[in-house]
Amino acid sequence: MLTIRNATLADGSKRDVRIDTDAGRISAIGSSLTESGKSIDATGKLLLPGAIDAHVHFRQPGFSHKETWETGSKSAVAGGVTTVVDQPNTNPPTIDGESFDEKAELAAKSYIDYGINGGVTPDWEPESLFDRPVLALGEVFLADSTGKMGIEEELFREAVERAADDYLVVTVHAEDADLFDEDARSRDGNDTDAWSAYRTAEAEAAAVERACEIGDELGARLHIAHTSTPEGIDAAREIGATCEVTPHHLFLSRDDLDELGTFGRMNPPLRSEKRREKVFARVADGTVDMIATDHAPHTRKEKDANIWDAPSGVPGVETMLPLLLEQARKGNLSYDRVADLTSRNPSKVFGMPRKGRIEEGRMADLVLVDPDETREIRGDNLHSKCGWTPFEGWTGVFPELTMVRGNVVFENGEFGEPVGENVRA
Ligand SMILES: NC(=O)N[C@@H](CC(=O)O)C(=O)O
Ligand SMILES: [Zn+2]
Ligand SMILES: [Zn+2]
Repeated sequence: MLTIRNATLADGSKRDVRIDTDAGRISAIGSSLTESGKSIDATGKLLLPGAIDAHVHFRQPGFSHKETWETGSKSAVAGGVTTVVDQPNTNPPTIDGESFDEKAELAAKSYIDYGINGGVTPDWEPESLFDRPVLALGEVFLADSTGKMGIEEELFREAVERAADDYLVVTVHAEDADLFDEDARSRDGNDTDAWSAYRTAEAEAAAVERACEIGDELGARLHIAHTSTPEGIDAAREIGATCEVTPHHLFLSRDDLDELGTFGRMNPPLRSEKRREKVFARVADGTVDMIATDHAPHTRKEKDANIWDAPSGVPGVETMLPLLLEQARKGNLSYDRVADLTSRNPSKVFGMPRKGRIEEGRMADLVLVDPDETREIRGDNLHSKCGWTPFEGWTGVFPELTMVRGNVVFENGEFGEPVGENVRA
């Protein structure tokens, strides 16, 4: 037994939270619970449900020079993330039973819990893939991104139908390459805004609409990955699909590209400041279901190329919750909204009913922070293998302690044991 005493919860209430460390669960919540076992005095501290990041690329197998399950999950837990969902564009891509098993073996080294998604290419094998403990289908790429897994509409339809048969959510990378601005391709390689000009906002909105129509027609549950425009968000929500926004689309815009250079290239790309503000408003008012990072590390050396040759993607799993807590500290978002966006909603959408909330009986996935203690974000101090961040110099509120099913996996800069488990296995 471990009791966290007098903690402030996301709704502002002050509670004692008792953890049955053997069972890994929250066993009681109350005021002044009687003494029993160890206790932590959390007076003045904020206790949040561990964050669930529904979109990461931990790069193994195939790209362990960018990230590994060990480095990625350490980065996650140091940022208050206790569960991640890994995407299929690894090498081999996670598209059949064999490739799933290969990834599952590597993922067993994770410090935190995880789900493993299955992907779709013309060679995928749904029978063997769905025979494994897959969390969801996706991200299914409607346009090429890192890994060149873009597929045609006909195969997308087949995949959505197959997923619906197994009641699996389908996470979609929604961009329509036919609507990219080919004229922008002639822009100079040093013009860092060119990527945003090329992969247009219209290309996202149109693809979201089309994907949602197909999902609706086939009776599938669609989740739109990394929506970067207000139009994309509205199109998804209108038809009842869920959606996520990344921290970079929430906080960064085309105005930052002068400074970021190719380190600000990702898919979908950064948008205008005007669109960013509208995205922020939809996150703050609850239209957007969740924040997910699309943590997509590449080495500095790989990123240090011209805008047409640099790989797409930025890291983010360690800075998501700290950046959101800083917004809450400043009064731009409530702590309750942050908990919705990072824990409660992803647990609901991706079917993890024992995670995502501080409630009796739920898993003791918990994050303890001092809500007034801020720290400057520096790539050097983060734990991802890539060693950089698009949020260099920003301010964050970082966890003091992160617990996964009652195990202290991170405390004051030190790591515990890698206790990660597949949430579906
Ligand atoms: N978002 C990105 O720009 N890159 C992602 C792939 C993806 O999510 O599309 C990656 O794996 O590098
Ligand atoms: Zn994507
Ligand atoms: Zn992604």
